[in-house]
Amino acid sequence: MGRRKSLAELGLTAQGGRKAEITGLAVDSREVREGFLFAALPGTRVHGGEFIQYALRMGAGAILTDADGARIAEAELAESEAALIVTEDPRQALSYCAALWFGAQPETVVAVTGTNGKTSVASFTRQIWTALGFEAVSIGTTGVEGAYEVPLKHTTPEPITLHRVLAESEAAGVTHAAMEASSHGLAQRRLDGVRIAAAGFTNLTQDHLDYHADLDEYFSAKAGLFTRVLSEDGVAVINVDDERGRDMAAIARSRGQEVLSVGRRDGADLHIIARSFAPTGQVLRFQWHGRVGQAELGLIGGFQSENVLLAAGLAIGAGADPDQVFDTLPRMQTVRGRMQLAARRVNGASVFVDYAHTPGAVETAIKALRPHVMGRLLVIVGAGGDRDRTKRPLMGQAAAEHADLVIVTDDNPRSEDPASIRSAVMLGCPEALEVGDRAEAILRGVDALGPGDALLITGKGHETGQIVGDNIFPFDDSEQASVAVAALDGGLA
Ligand SMILES: CC(=O)N[C@H]1[C@@H](OP(=O)(O)OP(=O)(O)OC[C@H]2O[C@@H](n3ccc(=O)[nH]c3=O)[C@H](O)[C@@H]2O)O[C@H](CO)[C@@H](O)[C@@H]1O[C@H](C)C(=O)N[C@@H](C)C(=O)N[C@H](CCC(=O)O)C(=O)O
Ligand SMILES: Nc1ncnc2c1ncn2[C@@H]1O[C@H](COP(=O)(O)OP(=O)(O)OP(=O)(O)O)[C@@H](O)[C@H]1O
Ligand SMILES: N[C@H](CCC[C@H](N)C(=O)O)C(=O)O
Ligand SMILES: [Mg+2]
Repeated sequence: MGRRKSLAELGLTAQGGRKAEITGLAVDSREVREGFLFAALPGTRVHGGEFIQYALRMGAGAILTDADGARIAEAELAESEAALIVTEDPRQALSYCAALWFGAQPETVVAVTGTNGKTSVASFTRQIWTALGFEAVSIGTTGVEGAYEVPLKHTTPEPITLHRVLAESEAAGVTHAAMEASSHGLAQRRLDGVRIAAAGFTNLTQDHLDYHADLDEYFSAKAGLFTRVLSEDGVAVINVDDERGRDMAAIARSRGQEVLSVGRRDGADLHIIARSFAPTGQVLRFQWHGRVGQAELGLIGGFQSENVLLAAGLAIGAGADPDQVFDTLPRMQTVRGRMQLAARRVNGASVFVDYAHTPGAVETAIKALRPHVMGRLLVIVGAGGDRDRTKRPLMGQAAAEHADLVIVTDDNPRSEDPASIRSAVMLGCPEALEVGDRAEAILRGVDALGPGDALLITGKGHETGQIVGDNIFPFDDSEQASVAVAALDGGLA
Protein backbone atom coordinates (compact mmCIF):
# COMPACT_ATOMS: atom_id res chain seq x y z
CA MET A 1 0.00 0.00 0.00
CA GLY A 2 1.24 3.45 -0.85
CA ARG A 3 4.22 2.04 -2.71
CA ARG A 4 5.65 4.11 -5.58
CA LYS A 5 8.43 3.32 -7.98
CA SER A 6 9.90 5.25 -10.87
CA LEU A 7 10.01 3.72 -14.33
CA ALA A 8 13.80 3.44 -14.01
CA GLU A 9 13.37 1.41 -10.80
CA LEU A 10 11.10 -0.91 -12.79
CA GLY A 11 13.68 -1.28 -15.55
CA LEU A 12 11.53 0.60 -18.08
CA THR A 13 12.33 3.45 -20.45
CA ALA A 14 9.46 5.53 -21.84
CA GLN A 15 9.32 7.17 -25.24
CA GLY A 16 10.69 10.72 -25.22
CA GLY A 17 12.29 10.05 -21.82
CA ARG A 18 8.97 10.75 -20.09
CA LYS A 19 8.98 10.08 -16.33
CA ALA A 20 6.28 8.55 -14.15
CA GLU A 21 5.87 7.49 -10.53
CA ILE A 22 4.02 4.18 -10.70
CA THR A 23 1.51 3.32 -7.96
CA GLY A 24 0.50 -0.17 -9.10
CA LEU A 25 0.35 -2.64 -12.02
CA ALA A 26 -2.62 -4.01 -13.97
CA VAL A 27 -3.21 -6.14 -17.09
CA ASP A 28 -6.94 -5.58 -17.00
CA SER A 29 -8.09 -2.01 -17.68
CA ARG A 30 -10.91 -2.49 -15.19
CA GLU A 31 -8.35 -2.80 -12.39
CA VAL A 32 -6.43 0.39 -13.24
CA ARG A 33 -6.27 3.09 -10.55
CA GLU A 34 -4.65 6.54 -10.46
CA GLY A 35 -0.94 6.30 -11.33
CA PHE A 36 -1.01 2.62 -12.38
CA LEU A 37 1.03 1.09 -15.16
CA PHE A 38 -1.39 -0.63 -17.55
CA ALA A 39 0.08 -3.47 -19.60
CA ALA A 40 -1.92 -3.60 -22.83
CA LEU A 41 -1.12 -7.14 -24.00
CA PRO A 42 -1.90 -8.88 -27.26
CA GLY A 43 -4.69 -11.33 -26.42
CA THR A 44 -6.28 -14.41 -27.89
CA ARG A 45 -9.58 -12.58 -28.43
CA VAL A 46 -8.68 -8.92 -28.54
CA HIS A 47 -5.59 -6.71 -28.24
CA GLY A 48 -5.31 -5.04 -24.83
CA GLY A 49 -4.53 -1.87 -26.83
CA GLU A 50 -8.30 -1.55 -27.30
CA PHE A 51 -8.57 -0.76 -23.60
CA ILE A 52 -5.80 1.86 -23.38
CA GLN A 53 -8.29 4.69 -23.70
CA TYR A 54 -10.27 3.29 -20.82
CA ALA A 55 -7.09 2.83 -18.70
CA LEU A 56 -6.10 6.44 -19.40
CA ARG A 57 -9.52 7.61 -18.24
CA MET A 58 -8.97 5.65 -15.02
CA GLY A 59 -5.77 7.64 -14.46
CA ALA A 60 -3.06 5.26 -15.74
CA GLY A 61 0.40 6.85 -15.34
CA ALA A 62 2.11 4.58 -17.87
CA ILE A 63 1.17 2.23 -20.69
CA LEU A 64 3.30 -0.78 -21.52
CA THR A 65 2.45 -2.31 -24.90
CA ASP A 66 3.74 -3.39 -28.33
CA ALA A 67 3.67 -1.50 -31.62
CA ASP A 68 0.17 -2.79 -32.46
CA GLY A 69 -1.19 -1.65 -29.11
CA ALA A 70 0.39 1.80 -29.50
CA ARG A 71 -1.10 2.09 -33.00
CA ILE A 72 -4.61 1.15 -31.85
CA ALA A 73 -4.61 3.95 -29.24
CA GLU A 74 -2.46 6.44 -31.15
CA ALA A 75 -4.89 9.35 -30.87
CA GLU A 76 -5.61 8.91 -27.15
CA LEU A 77 -1.91 8.44 -26.34
CA ALA A 78 -0.95 11.60 -28.24
CA GLU A 79 -3.26 13.64 -26.05
CA SER A 80 -2.23 11.99 -22.79
CA GLU A 81 0.44 12.82 -20.21
CA ALA A 82 1.00 9.13 -19.50
CA ALA A 83 4.40 7.57 -20.21
CA LEU A 84 4.42 5.12 -23.12
CA ILE A 85 6.71 2.10 -23.19
CA VAL A 86 6.65 0.16 -26.46
CA THR A 87 8.44 -3.16 -26.66
CA GLU A 88 8.35 -6.23 -28.88
CA ASP A 89 7.44 -8.56 -26.03
CA PRO A 90 5.32 -6.67 -23.49
CA ARG A 91 4.38 -9.86 -21.64
CA GLN A 92 8.03 -10.54 -20.86
CA ALA A 93 8.64 -6.87 -19.98
CA LEU A 94 5.66 -7.05 -17.59
CA SER A 95 7.15 -10.11 -15.89
CA TYR A 96 10.51 -8.37 -15.28
CA CYS A 97 8.67 -5.26 -14.15
CA ALA A 98 6.47 -7.25 -11.70
CA ALA A 99 9.62 -8.87 -10.25
CA LEU A 100 11.11 -5.41 -9.62
CA TRP A 101 7.83 -3.98 -8.32
CA PHE A 102 7.46 -6.66 -5.62
CA GLY A 103 11.20 -6.88 -5.17
CA ALA A 104 11.64 -10.21 -3.38
CA GLN A 105 11.31 -13.94 -3.90
CA PRO A 106 12.35 -16.97 -1.84
CA GLU A 107 16.09 -17.59 -2.04
CA THR A 108 15.70 -20.91 -3.87
CA VAL A 109 12.99 -21.43 -6.49
CA VAL A 110 12.55 -24.37 -8.87
CA ALA A 111 9.91 -24.87 -11.57
CA VAL A 112 8.52 -27.98 -13.23
CA THR A 113 6.74 -28.39 -16.55
CA GLY A 114 5.23 -31.32 -18.49
CA THR A 115 1.73 -32.53 -19.37
CA ASN A 116 1.21 -34.67 -16.26
CA GLY A 117 2.74 -34.71 -12.83
CA LYS A 118 3.53 -31.02 -12.25
CA THR A 119 1.34 -30.65 -9.15
CA SER A 120 2.70 -33.91 -7.74
CA VAL A 121 6.36 -33.04 -8.38
CA ALA A 122 5.96 -29.54 -6.94
CA SER A 123 4.33 -30.99 -3.84
CA PHE A 124 7.01 -33.68 -3.36
CA THR A 125 9.80 -31.13 -3.80
CA ARG A 126 8.19 -28.95 -1.15
CA GLN A 127 7.80 -32.00 1.14
CA ILE A 128 11.48 -32.94 0.70
CA TRP A 129 12.62 -29.42 1.62
CA THR A 130 10.25 -29.31 4.60
CA ALA A 131 11.66 -32.64 5.83
CA LEU A 132 15.15 -31.15 5.49
CA GLY A 133 14.09 -28.33 7.81
CA PHE A 134 13.52 -25.53 5.27
CA GLU A 135 10.52 -23.22 5.19
CA ALA A 136 9.06 -24.28 1.84
CA VAL A 137 6.01 -23.80 -0.36
CA SER A 138 4.65 -25.22 -3.59
CA ILE A 139 2.79 -22.99 -6.04
CA GLY A 140 0.36 -24.42 -8.59
CA THR A 141 -3.04 -25.94 -9.38
CA THR A 142 -3.87 -26.52 -5.70
CA GLY A 143 -2.75 -23.01 -4.66
CA VAL A 144 0.23 -21.90 -2.58
CA GLU A 145 0.74 -24.65 -0.01
CA GLY A 146 3.18 -25.32 2.81
CA ALA A 147 4.79 -22.75 5.10
CA TYR A 148 2.63 -20.00 3.53
CA GLU A 149 -0.82 -20.72 2.13
CA VAL A 150 -3.12 -18.83 -0.22
CA PRO A 151 -5.56 -20.03 -2.91
CA LEU A 152 -4.80 -19.37 -6.60
CA LYS A 153 -7.07 -19.19 -9.66
CA HIS A 154 -4.42 -20.46 -12.07
CA THR A 155 -1.73 -23.15 -12.14
CA THR A 156 0.88 -20.56 -13.12
CA PRO A 157 -0.55 -17.21 -12.07
CA GLU A 158 -0.05 -14.14 -14.24
CA PRO A 159 3.12 -12.26 -13.26
CA ILE A 160 1.52 -9.65 -11.01
CA THR A 161 -0.12 -12.29 -8.82
CA LEU A 162 2.91 -14.57 -9.07
CA HIS A 163 5.39 -11.99 -7.82
CA ARG A 164 2.97 -10.83 -5.14
CA VAL A 165 2.75 -14.36 -3.70
CA LEU A 166 6.50 -14.92 -4.07
CA ALA A 167 7.19 -11.67 -2.17
CA GLU A 168 4.55 -12.50 0.47
CA SER A 169 6.07 -15.97 0.90
CA GLU A 170 9.53 -14.49 1.32
CA ALA A 171 8.21 -12.00 3.87
CA ALA A 172 6.63 -14.93 5.76
CA GLY A 173 10.09 -16.54 6.04
CA VAL A 174 9.85 -18.95 3.11
CA THR A 175 13.28 -19.78 1.66
CA HIS A 176 12.32 -22.51 -0.83
CA ALA A 177 9.55 -22.59 -3.46
CA ALA A 178 8.66 -25.23 -6.06
CA MET A 179 6.33 -24.00 -8.77
CA GLU A 180 4.36 -25.45 -11.67
CA ALA A 181 5.04 -23.98 -15.09
CA SER A 182 1.97 -24.55 -17.28
CA SER A 183 2.32 -24.32 -21.04
CA HIS A 184 -0.01 -21.28 -21.01
CA GLY A 185 2.16 -19.70 -18.35
CA LEU A 186 5.32 -20.33 -20.36
CA ALA A 187 3.84 -19.22 -23.70
CA GLN A 188 2.67 -16.03 -22.01
CA ARG A 189 6.04 -15.39 -20.30
CA ARG A 190 4.37 -15.41 -16.88
CA LEU A 191 7.47 -16.72 -15.08
CA ASP A 192 10.20 -14.95 -17.03
CA GLY A 193 10.94 -12.68 -14.07
CA VAL A 194 11.46 -15.52 -11.59
CA ARG A 195 15.03 -16.51 -10.69
CA ILE A 196 15.12 -20.29 -10.73
CA ALA A 197 17.92 -22.59 -9.67
CA ALA A 198 16.63 -25.74 -11.37
CA ALA A 199 13.91 -26.68 -13.83
CA GLY A 200 12.14 -30.03 -14.24
CA PHE A 201 10.40 -31.80 -17.14
CA THR A 202 8.01 -34.73 -16.54
CA ASN A 203 6.51 -35.84 -19.89
CA LEU A 204 4.62 -34.69 -22.95
CA THR A 205 1.36 -36.12 -24.25
CA GLN A 206 -1.47 -34.48 -26.12
CA ASP A 207 -3.27 -31.71 -24.25
CA HIS A 208 -4.41 -28.10 -24.64
CA LEU A 209 -4.51 -28.27 -28.43
CA ASP A 210 -7.35 -25.77 -28.25
CA TYR A 211 -4.67 -23.21 -27.29
CA HIS A 212 -1.47 -24.41 -28.99
CA ALA A 213 -1.57 -24.90 -32.77
CA ASP A 214 -0.04 -28.40 -32.65
CA LEU A 215 2.08 -30.72 -30.54
CA ASP A 216 5.32 -29.11 -31.71
CA GLU A 217 4.18 -25.67 -30.66
CA TYR A 218 3.03 -27.13 -27.32
CA PHE A 219 6.52 -28.65 -26.89
CA SER A 220 8.18 -25.33 -27.82
CA ALA A 221 6.13 -23.53 -25.17
CA LYS A 222 7.36 -26.01 -22.56
CA ALA A 223 10.93 -25.77 -23.87
CA GLY A 224 10.80 -22.04 -22.99
CA LEU A 225 11.44 -23.07 -19.39
CA PHE A 226 14.91 -24.24 -20.44
CA THR A 227 15.63 -21.83 -23.29
CA ARG A 228 14.54 -18.63 -21.51
CA VAL A 229 13.62 -18.96 -17.85
CA LEU A 230 16.44 -21.19 -16.58
CA SER A 231 19.81 -19.50 -16.97
CA GLU A 232 22.93 -21.19 -18.37
CA ASP A 233 24.21 -21.98 -14.88
CA GLY A 234 20.94 -23.64 -13.85
CA VAL A 235 20.31 -27.38 -13.54
CA ALA A 236 17.85 -29.15 -15.87
CA VAL A 237 16.20 -32.20 -14.24
CA ILE A 238 14.64 -34.29 -16.94
CA ASN A 239 12.65 -37.51 -17.24
CA VAL A 240 14.55 -39.20 -20.05
CA ASP A 241 12.06 -42.11 -20.34
CA ASP A 242 9.95 -39.65 -22.32
CA GLU A 243 11.01 -39.21 -25.93
CA ARG A 244 10.39 -35.47 -25.75
CA GLY A 245 12.33 -35.46 -22.48
CA ARG A 246 15.40 -36.60 -24.39
CA ASP A 247 14.86 -33.72 -26.85
CA MET A 248 14.56 -31.36 -23.88
CA ALA A 249 17.82 -32.68 -22.39
CA ALA A 250 19.57 -31.95 -25.70
CA ILE A 251 18.19 -28.40 -25.68
CA ALA A 252 19.39 -27.88 -22.10
CA ARG A 253 22.86 -29.26 -22.89
CA SER A 254 23.16 -27.03 -25.94
CA ARG A 255 22.59 -24.07 -23.63
CA GLY A 256 25.38 -25.30 -21.34
CA GLN A 257 23.01 -26.24 -18.52
CA GLU A 258 23.91 -29.16 -16.29
CA VAL A 259 21.49 -32.01 -17.01
CA LEU A 260 20.43 -34.32 -14.21
CA SER A 261 18.62 -37.19 -15.93
CA VAL A 262 15.96 -39.24 -14.16
CA GLY A 263 14.11 -42.36 -15.31
CA ARG A 264 13.98 -46.11 -15.63
CA ARG A 265 16.85 -46.11 -18.13
CA ASP A 266 20.16 -47.51 -17.05
CA GLY A 267 22.18 -44.50 -18.08
CA ALA A 268 20.10 -41.97 -16.12
CA ASP A 269 21.89 -40.17 -13.24
CA LEU A 270 19.04 -41.09 -10.93
CA HIS A 271 17.31 -44.24 -12.07
CA ILE A 272 14.81 -46.81 -10.92
CA ILE A 273 16.24 -50.32 -10.66
CA ALA A 274 13.19 -52.13 -9.34
CA ARG A 275 9.82 -51.60 -7.69
CA SER A 276 7.41 -53.80 -5.80
CA PHE A 277 3.82 -52.85 -5.21
CA ALA A 278 1.71 -53.47 -2.10
CA PRO A 279 -1.92 -52.56 -1.32
CA THR A 280 -1.03 -49.21 0.28
CA GLY A 281 2.34 -48.35 -1.21
CA GLN A 282 5.47 -49.45 -3.01
CA VAL A 283 9.14 -50.16 -2.42
CA LEU A 284 11.45 -48.27 -4.72
CA ARG A 285 15.01 -49.36 -5.43
CA PHE A 286 17.07 -46.75 -7.23
CA GLN A 287 20.59 -45.85 -8.21
CA TRP A 288 22.31 -42.49 -7.95
CA HIS A 289 25.66 -42.24 -9.72
CA GLY A 290 26.43 -45.91 -9.09
CA ARG A 291 25.17 -45.99 -5.48
CA VAL A 292 22.06 -48.02 -4.71
CA GLY A 293 19.29 -46.77 -2.43
CA GLN A 294 15.93 -48.09 -1.39
CA ALA A 295 12.85 -46.38 -0.01
CA GLU A 296 9.46 -47.53 1.15
CA LEU A 297 6.85 -45.12 -0.18
CA GLY A 298 3.28 -44.80 1.03
CA LEU A 299 2.28 -43.82 -2.50
CA ILE A 300 0.11 -45.51 -5.11
CA GLY A 301 1.10 -45.85 -8.77
CA GLY A 302 4.44 -46.33 -10.50
CA PHE A 303 4.27 -42.81 -11.90
CA GLN A 304 4.21 -41.36 -8.38
CA SER A 305 7.63 -42.89 -7.61
CA GLU A 306 8.86 -41.38 -10.91
CA ASN A 307 7.47 -38.02 -9.78
CA VAL A 308 9.20 -38.46 -6.41
CA LEU A 309 12.57 -39.08 -8.09
CA LEU A 310 12.14 -36.02 -10.29
CA ALA A 311 11.40 -34.01 -7.15
CA ALA A 312 14.52 -35.46 -5.49
CA GLY A 313 16.48 -34.42 -8.61
CA LEU A 314 15.12 -30.87 -8.33
CA ALA A 315 16.06 -30.63 -4.65
CA ILE A 316 19.56 -31.93 -5.45
CA GLY A 317 19.84 -29.66 -8.50
CA ALA A 318 18.96 -26.70 -6.29
CA GLY A 319 21.74 -27.54 -3.86
CA ALA A 320 20.50 -30.09 -1.30
CA ASP A 321 22.72 -33.00 -0.24
CA PRO A 322 21.70 -36.17 -2.19
CA ASP A 323 21.95 -38.59 0.73
CA GLN A 324 19.90 -36.32 2.95
CA VAL A 325 17.33 -35.96 0.18
CA PHE A 326 17.01 -39.74 -0.26
CA ASP A 327 16.55 -40.17 3.49
CA THR A 328 13.39 -38.02 3.33
CA LEU A 329 11.65 -40.10 0.64
CA PRO A 330 9.78 -42.51 2.97
CA ARG A 331 8.12 -39.42 4.50
CA MET A 332 6.41 -38.34 1.26
CA GLN A 333 2.67 -38.03 1.67
CA THR A 334 0.08 -38.49 -1.04
CA VAL A 335 -0.76 -35.33 -2.96
CA ARG A 336 -4.40 -34.35 -2.45
CA GLY A 337 -6.58 -36.00 -5.10
CA ARG A 338 -3.67 -37.75 -6.85
CA MET A 339 -3.97 -41.55 -6.37
CA GLN A 340 -5.11 -40.71 -2.87
CA LEU A 341 -6.28 -43.50 -0.56
CA ALA A 342 -9.57 -41.99 0.55
CA ALA A 343 -11.15 -44.78 2.59
CA ARG A 344 -10.96 -48.47 3.45
CA ARG A 345 -13.75 -50.90 4.06
CA VAL A 346 -13.82 -53.29 6.98
CA ASN A 347 -13.24 -56.14 4.49
CA GLY A 348 -9.94 -54.49 3.47
CA ALA A 349 -11.13 -53.09 0.12
CA SER A 350 -9.79 -49.63 -0.71
CA VAL A 351 -11.18 -46.49 -2.32
CA PHE A 352 -8.85 -44.15 -4.25
CA VAL A 353 -9.42 -40.68 -5.68
CA ASP A 354 -7.52 -39.40 -8.74
CA TYR A 355 -7.68 -36.30 -10.93
CA ALA A 356 -7.45 -38.21 -14.24
CA HIS A 357 -9.78 -36.32 -16.59
CA THR A 358 -8.52 -37.28 -20.06
CA PRO A 359 -8.65 -40.68 -21.84
CA GLY A 360 -4.88 -41.07 -21.45
CA ALA A 361 -4.91 -40.20 -17.77
CA VAL A 362 -7.83 -42.57 -17.07
CA GLU A 363 -5.87 -45.39 -18.71
CA THR A 364 -2.64 -44.48 -16.87
CA ALA A 365 -4.36 -44.22 -13.51
CA ILE A 366 -6.14 -47.59 -13.81
CA LYS A 367 -3.01 -49.36 -15.06
CA ALA A 368 -0.93 -47.78 -12.29
CA LEU A 369 -3.38 -48.92 -9.62
CA ARG A 370 -3.65 -52.50 -10.93
CA PRO A 371 -0.42 -53.91 -9.40
CA HIS A 372 -1.56 -52.71 -5.96
CA VAL A 373 -4.85 -54.60 -6.21
CA MET A 374 -5.33 -58.34 -5.74
CA GLY A 375 -9.05 -58.39 -6.42
CA ARG A 376 -11.25 -56.55 -8.90
CA LEU A 377 -10.70 -52.96 -9.92
CA LEU A 378 -13.83 -50.80 -10.17
CA VAL A 379 -13.80 -47.36 -11.76
CA ILE A 380 -16.10 -44.36 -11.58
CA VAL A 381 -15.78 -42.10 -14.59
CA GLY A 382 -17.53 -38.96 -15.89
CA ALA A 383 -16.73 -35.98 -18.09
CA GLY A 384 -17.11 -32.27 -17.44
CA GLY A 385 -19.58 -30.09 -19.35
CA ASP A 386 -18.44 -27.20 -21.61
CA ARG A 387 -15.13 -28.97 -22.23
CA ASP A 388 -13.69 -31.07 -25.09
CA ARG A 389 -16.61 -33.28 -26.23
CA THR A 390 -14.48 -35.69 -28.22
CA LYS A 391 -12.83 -37.06 -25.11
CA ARG A 392 -16.08 -38.38 -23.60
CA PRO A 393 -16.50 -41.76 -25.38
CA LEU A 394 -12.72 -42.21 -25.27
CA MET A 395 -12.74 -41.83 -21.48
CA GLY A 396 -15.53 -44.42 -21.27
CA GLN A 397 -13.57 -46.72 -23.54
CA ALA A 398 -10.35 -46.36 -21.54
CA ALA A 399 -12.26 -47.25 -18.37
CA ALA A 400 -13.98 -50.26 -19.97
CA GLU A 401 -10.74 -51.58 -21.45
CA HIS A 402 -8.74 -51.48 -18.25
CA ALA A 403 -11.18 -51.85 -15.34
CA ASP A 404 -13.35 -54.79 -14.26
CA LEU A 405 -16.47 -52.73 -13.65
CA VAL A 406 -17.33 -49.20 -14.74
CA ILE A 407 -19.83 -46.75 -13.28
CA VAL A 408 -20.56 -43.64 -15.37
CA THR A 409 -21.59 -40.55 -13.44
CA ASP A 410 -21.61 -36.72 -13.55
CA ASP A 411 -18.54 -34.47 -13.31
CA ASN A 412 -19.18 -30.68 -13.32
CA PRO A 413 -22.04 -30.61 -15.89
CA ARG A 414 -21.71 -26.79 -16.06
CA SER A 415 -24.20 -25.45 -18.65
CA GLU A 416 -24.82 -28.83 -20.33
CA ASP A 417 -27.48 -31.46 -19.85
CA PRO A 418 -25.79 -34.07 -17.60
CA ALA A 419 -27.70 -36.99 -19.16
CA SER A 420 -26.37 -36.21 -22.62
CA ILE A 421 -22.78 -36.01 -21.32
CA ARG A 422 -23.24 -39.39 -19.65
CA SER A 423 -24.62 -40.95 -22.80
CA ALA A 424 -21.59 -39.70 -24.73
CA VAL A 425 -19.32 -41.39 -22.16
CA MET A 426 -21.50 -44.55 -22.29
CA LEU A 427 -20.85 -44.84 -26.03
CA GLY A 428 -17.35 -45.93 -25.08
CA CYS A 429 -18.49 -48.34 -22.36
CA PRO A 430 -21.98 -49.65 -23.19
CA GLU A 431 -21.79 -52.31 -20.45
CA ALA A 432 -21.24 -49.74 -17.73
CA LEU A 433 -23.67 -48.93 -14.94
CA GLU A 434 -25.07 -45.39 -15.29
CA VAL A 435 -25.73 -43.49 -12.04
CA GLY A 436 -26.14 -39.74 -12.56
CA ASP A 437 -25.91 -38.64 -8.94
CA ARG A 438 -22.21 -38.73 -8.04
CA ALA A 439 -22.74 -39.43 -4.33
CA GLU A 440 -24.99 -42.37 -5.20
CA ALA A 441 -22.48 -43.62 -7.78
CA ILE A 442 -19.77 -43.61 -5.10
CA LEU A 443 -22.08 -45.39 -2.65
CA ARG A 444 -22.93 -48.05 -5.29
CA GLY A 445 -19.23 -48.47 -6.14
CA VAL A 446 -18.19 -48.83 -2.50
CA ASP A 447 -21.06 -51.26 -1.89
CA ALA A 448 -19.83 -53.50 -4.70
CA LEU A 449 -16.34 -53.90 -3.16
CA GLY A 450 -15.39 -57.37 -1.97
CA PRO A 451 -12.22 -58.27 -0.03
CA GLY A 452 -9.11 -57.26 -1.97
CA ASP A 453 -11.08 -55.11 -4.43
CA ALA A 454 -10.42 -51.43 -5.09
CA LEU A 455 -12.53 -48.54 -6.35
CA LEU A 456 -10.91 -45.69 -8.29
CA ILE A 457 -12.95 -42.47 -8.45
CA THR A 458 -11.60 -40.39 -11.33
CA GLY A 459 -12.07 -36.83 -12.58
CA LYS A 460 -12.33 -34.46 -9.65
CA GLY A 461 -9.25 -35.14 -7.52
CA HIS A 462 -8.83 -32.22 -5.10
CA GLU A 463 -11.95 -30.37 -6.29
CA THR A 464 -14.40 -29.41 -3.57
CA GLY A 465 -17.43 -28.43 -5.63
CA GLN A 466 -19.73 -29.81 -8.32
CA ILE A 467 -20.51 -27.10 -10.91
CA VAL A 468 -24.10 -27.37 -12.12
CA GLY A 469 -25.27 -24.44 -14.23
CA ASP A 470 -24.08 -21.33 -12.42
CA ASN A 471 -24.11 -23.03 -9.02
CA ILE A 472 -21.23 -24.73 -7.25
CA PHE A 473 -22.49 -27.35 -4.80
CA PRO A 474 -20.03 -28.54 -2.14
CA PHE A 475 -18.74 -31.94 -3.22
CA ASP A 476 -15.56 -33.78 -2.32
CA ASP A 477 -14.93 -37.29 -3.74
CA SER A 478 -12.72 -38.29 -0.85
CA GLU A 479 -15.26 -37.14 1.74
CA GLN A 480 -18.06 -38.96 -0.11
CA ALA A 481 -15.95 -42.12 -0.12
CA SER A 482 -15.63 -41.94 3.68
CA VAL A 483 -19.33 -41.22 4.05
CA ALA A 484 -20.18 -44.22 1.85
CA VAL A 485 -17.88 -46.53 3.84
CA ALA A 486 -19.30 -45.23 7.12
CA ALA A 487 -22.86 -45.76 5.89
CA LEU A 488 -22.14 -49.34 4.78
CA ASP A 489 -19.70 -50.50 7.46
CA GLY A 490 -20.65 -48.21 10.36
CA GLY A 491 -18.07 -45.68 11.62
CA LEU A 492 -15.42 -43.92 9.57
CA ALA A 493 -12.70 -46.15 8.17
C1 LIG B 1 -6.21 -18.38 -22.75
C2 LIG B 1 -5.35 -17.57 -21.82
O1 LIG B 1 -4.41 -18.07 -21.27
N1 LIG B 1 -5.72 -16.30 -21.65
C3 LIG B 1 -4.89 -15.37 -20.89
C4 LIG B 1 -4.64 -14.15 -21.75
O2 LIG B 1 -5.89 -13.62 -22.02
P1 LIG B 1 -6.41 -13.48 -23.48
O3 LIG B 1 -5.27 -13.39 -24.40
O4 LIG B 1 -7.42 -14.53 -23.75
O5 LIG B 1 -7.14 -12.09 -23.27
P2 LIG B 1 -8.20 -11.34 -24.19
O6 LIG B 1 -9.55 -11.59 -23.63
O7 LIG B 1 -7.93 -11.59 -25.61
O8 LIG B 1 -7.84 -9.83 -23.81
C5 LIG B 1 -6.58 -9.25 -24.14
C6 LIG B 1 -6.10 -8.37 -23.04
O9 LIG B 1 -7.07 -7.36 -22.79
C7 LIG B 1 -7.26 -7.22 -21.42
N2 LIG B 1 -8.61 -6.68 -21.16
C8 LIG B 1 -9.73 -7.36 -21.52
C9 LIG B 1 -10.98 -6.84 -21.26
C10 LIG B 1 -11.10 -5.56 -20.65
O10 LIG B 1 -12.18 -5.00 -20.41
N3 LIG B 1 -9.96 -4.92 -20.32
C11 LIG B 1 -8.73 -5.43 -20.56
O11 LIG B 1 -7.74 -4.79 -20.23
C12 LIG B 1 -7.04 -8.62 -20.86
O12 LIG B 1 -6.65 -8.58 -19.50
C13 LIG B 1 -5.88 -9.12 -21.74
O13 LIG B 1 -4.63 -8.77 -21.18
O14 LIG B 1 -3.90 -13.16 -21.04
C14 LIG B 1 -4.51 -12.74 -19.82
C15 LIG B 1 -3.59 -11.68 -19.20
O15 LIG B 1 -2.29 -12.13 -19.06
C16 LIG B 1 -4.69 -13.93 -18.88
O16 LIG B 1 -5.31 -13.52 -17.69
C17 LIG B 1 -5.56 -14.98 -19.59
O17 LIG B 1 -5.66 -16.13 -18.79
C18 LIG B 1 -6.99 -16.58 -18.57
C19 LIG B 1 -7.55 -15.95 -17.31
C20 LIG B 1 -7.08 -18.11 -18.43
O18 LIG B 1 -8.10 -18.64 -18.05
N4 LIG B 1 -6.04 -18.86 -18.67
C21 LIG B 1 -6.05 -20.34 -18.52
C22 LIG B 1 -6.48 -21.06 -19.79
C23 LIG B 1 -4.65 -20.76 -18.11
O19 LIG B 1 -3.72 -19.97 -18.15
N5 LIG B 1 -4.49 -22.03 -17.70
C24 LIG B 1 -3.19 -22.55 -17.32
C25 LIG B 1 -3.09 -24.05 -17.17
C26 LIG B 1 -4.26 -24.88 -17.54
C27 LIG B 1 -4.03 -26.37 -17.38
O20 LIG B 1 -2.86 -26.87 -17.36
O21 LIG B 1 -5.05 -27.07 -17.30
C28 LIG B 1 -2.79 -22.03 -15.95
O22 LIG B 1 -1.59 -21.82 -15.74
O23 LIG B 1 -3.70 -21.96 -15.08
N1 LIG C 1 4.38 -38.85 -14.17
C1 LIG C 1 3.14 -39.07 -14.61
N2 LIG C 1 2.93 -39.79 -15.74
C2 LIG C 1 1.68 -40.03 -16.21
N3 LIG C 1 0.55 -39.61 -15.59
C3 LIG C 1 0.69 -38.90 -14.46
C4 LIG C 1 1.99 -38.59 -13.91
N4 LIG C 1 1.81 -37.87 -12.80
C5 LIG C 1 0.48 -37.70 -12.66
N5 LIG C 1 -0.22 -38.33 -13.64
C6 LIG C 1 -1.70 -38.34 -13.86
O1 LIG C 1 -2.08 -37.00 -14.13
C7 LIG C 1 -3.05 -36.53 -13.16
C8 LIG C 1 -2.70 -35.12 -12.75
O2 LIG C 1 -1.50 -35.14 -11.98
P1 LIG C 1 -0.87 -33.78 -11.50
O3 LIG C 1 -1.95 -32.96 -10.94
O4 LIG C 1 0.31 -34.06 -10.65
O5 LIG C 1 -0.39 -33.20 -12.93
P2 LIG C 1 -0.39 -31.72 -13.50
O6 LIG C 1 0.66 -31.73 -14.55
O7 LIG C 1 -0.22 -30.77 -12.39
O8 LIG C 1 -1.83 -31.53 -14.14
P3 LIG C 1 -2.59 -30.12 -14.51
O9 LIG C 1 -2.23 -29.83 -15.93
O10 LIG C 1 -4.05 -30.49 -14.36
O11 LIG C 1 -2.13 -29.08 -13.56
C9 LIG C 1 -2.96 -37.50 -11.99
O12 LIG C 1 -4.18 -37.52 -11.31
C10 LIG C 1 -2.55 -38.78 -12.66
O13 LIG C 1 -3.71 -39.44 -13.14
N1 LIG D 1 -9.47 -27.80 -14.54
C1 LIG D 1 -9.64 -28.61 -15.72
C2 LIG D 1 -9.90 -30.05 -15.33
C3 LIG D 1 -11.27 -30.34 -14.73
C4 LIG D 1 -11.55 -31.80 -14.64
C5 LIG D 1 -12.98 -32.20 -14.50
N2 LIG D 1 -13.39 -32.21 -13.12
C6 LIG D 1 -13.92 -31.34 -15.35
O1 LIG D 1 -14.66 -30.55 -14.80
O2 LIG D 1 -13.88 -31.51 -16.57
C7 LIG D 1 -10.76 -28.08 -16.58
O3 LIG D 1 -11.49 -27.23 -16.12
O4 LIG D 1 -10.86 -28.52 -17.73
MG1 LIG E 1 -1.20 -29.07 -11.90
